[in-house]
Amino acid sequence: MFLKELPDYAFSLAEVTAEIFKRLVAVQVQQLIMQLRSRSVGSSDDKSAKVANGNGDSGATCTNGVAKNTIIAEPTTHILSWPEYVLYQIVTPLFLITCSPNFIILLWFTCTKCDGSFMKLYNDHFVKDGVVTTLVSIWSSISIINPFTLCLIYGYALFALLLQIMVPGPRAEGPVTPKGNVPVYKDNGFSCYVITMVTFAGLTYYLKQHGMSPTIVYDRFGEILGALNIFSLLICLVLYFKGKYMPSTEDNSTTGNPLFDYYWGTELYPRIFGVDVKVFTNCRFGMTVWPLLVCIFALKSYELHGFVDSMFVCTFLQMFYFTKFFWWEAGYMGTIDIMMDRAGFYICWGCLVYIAGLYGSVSLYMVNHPVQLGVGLTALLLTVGILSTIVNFWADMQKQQVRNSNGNCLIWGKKPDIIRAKYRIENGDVKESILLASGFWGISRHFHYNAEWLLAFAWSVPGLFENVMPYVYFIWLLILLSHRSFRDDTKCHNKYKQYWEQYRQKSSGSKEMVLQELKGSSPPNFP
Ligand SMILES: NC(=O)C1=CN([C@@H]2O[C@H](COP(=O)(O)OP(=O)(O)OC[C@H]3O[C@@H](n4cnc5c(N)ncnc54)[C@H](OP(=O)(O)O)[C@@H]3O)[C@@H](O)[C@H]2O)C=CC1
Ligand SMILES: CC(C)=CCC[C@@H](C)[C@H]1CC[C@H]2C3=CC=C4C[C@@H](O)CC[C@]4(C)[C@H]3CC[C@]12C
Repeated sequence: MFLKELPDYAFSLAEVTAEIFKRLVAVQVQQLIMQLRSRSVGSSDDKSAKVANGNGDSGATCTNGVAKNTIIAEPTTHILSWPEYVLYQIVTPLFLITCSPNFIILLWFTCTKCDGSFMKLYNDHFVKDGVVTTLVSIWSSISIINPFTLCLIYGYALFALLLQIMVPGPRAEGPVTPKGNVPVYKDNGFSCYVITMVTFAGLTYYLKQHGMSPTIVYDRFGEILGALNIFSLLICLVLYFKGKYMPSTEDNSTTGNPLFDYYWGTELYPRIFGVDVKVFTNCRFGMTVWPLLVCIFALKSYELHGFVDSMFVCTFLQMFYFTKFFWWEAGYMGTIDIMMDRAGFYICWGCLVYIAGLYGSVSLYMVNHPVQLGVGLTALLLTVGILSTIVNFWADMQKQQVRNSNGNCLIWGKKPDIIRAKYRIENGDVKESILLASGFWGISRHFHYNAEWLLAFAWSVPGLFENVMPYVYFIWLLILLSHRSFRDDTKCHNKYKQYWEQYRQKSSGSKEMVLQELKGSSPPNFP
């Protein structure tokens, strides 16, 4: 089979999975369309033939001081066929909006009430009472709105908001939007993170002195998740109306389908009283609550069992990862979460609730499953985890460095191999982006995802193999990053056209041959 021929070093698992995924989806969608004889409007590649032929003779109509012969990737629109519309704009949003909040509550319930065993959840609850009755009884057993959850959630949100507004930081610019706006940020993520963790340590000390503990969050985590769910669903509703009637920038629109608009959002960069909503939900709330939970669960484990090295590995690696994230936070502003995902249910509810419930679930599980790994295994996992974080960070930084220096830097001690991709945005302006084709980005398109997976595995495997529960985050990451690889490839192809193909060829090398074997054809049209 084709797998035998893969060069064993030059592969990103994400890329291979995404390629398979893309081809299967493309073939199925095309077959469906043909069967149903639905209208299929304008393939984006056809429209872009002017630039996609790669002869260098297109782009003659370019504007804005760009040389006449320069090839410009033109923006294209893809109109969905109705099966695509039903799948992407009705079924998916409906499924995620209704199932995700229940999934998060079930994760917590399984961890804390079913000894971390999905089999137990299935046999003792689903089989006996049915799925719906189980869900109704879990939701009604938790007191969602009470003074504790209100004070905790609003108290923390206010604290995070004040830090976002008051802590100083250098000015940072995000990538130009399709409407030509350049979002401006205050790069204060690392300072806010350090202040939050130091405040948490001080608060823990104070509470302990007075016979209390922040581990009450663990004891009442079900209520907290329930309340977070309700508040976040309401916040998404407010954001839906804000984007529709009072947008902050021109990067807003509605589709006329309220379900999809609620799910996806109506605005790319909403600001409320000058506060960037996505920086708040993604970074100051979601990505900061996660380390707080990791520390609280580690403390709970210490209160119950004393020092446990499995919890130590899990906590240390996650804290190392958060520190890396906040150090690099300005780079996060150039990712698809910020550039493409609007402030709707997917990203905002996701960051407010899903991160706490799912991303925090590994540590939550470890509280009741202490394991003594021994010095050898502890050292091995710490080494693998730390190296993976370094590789992941290094790859992210290579991309940032080459763009910040306009290509005037060294990548692995050599002049970087770069492609200067010219593309036109919706308002007609021509922009240029640098695509790095050497360093980690020359090995494969998402080499850093391999490091992300290895790291997640290193902090999950201390839970050993008694249950699937400690691997739910890892499994989610396999799915998310494979899909993301596919999404990003589609996005970059549509944005950079032949420049992207040039980069794909450079980064693929001999692997193209293998991918051809998958279907014996050239890549399908991108949606
Ligand atoms: N734990 C988790 O849940 C997740 C973690 N992550 C981590 O977050 C980090 C960011 O990942 P992700 O958001 O997926 O984004 P990427 O780091 O993959 O960046 C994608 C963007 O970078 C630009 N780009 C793509 N190829 C090149 C190139 N060769 N040279 C220069 N720029 C390029 C494009 O943007 P442009 O339009 O500007 O050209 C593209 O959209 C990673 O470390 C990843 O592991 C990511 C997702 C989930
Ligand atoms: C089912 C549902 C609604 C899911 C929501 C998913 C989001 C919570 C995640 C989607 C992408 C995730 C992230 C992207 C990149 C990141 C950089 C990394 O260094 C830290 C983690 C993260 C911010 C991560 C966080 C969760 C998502 C936003």
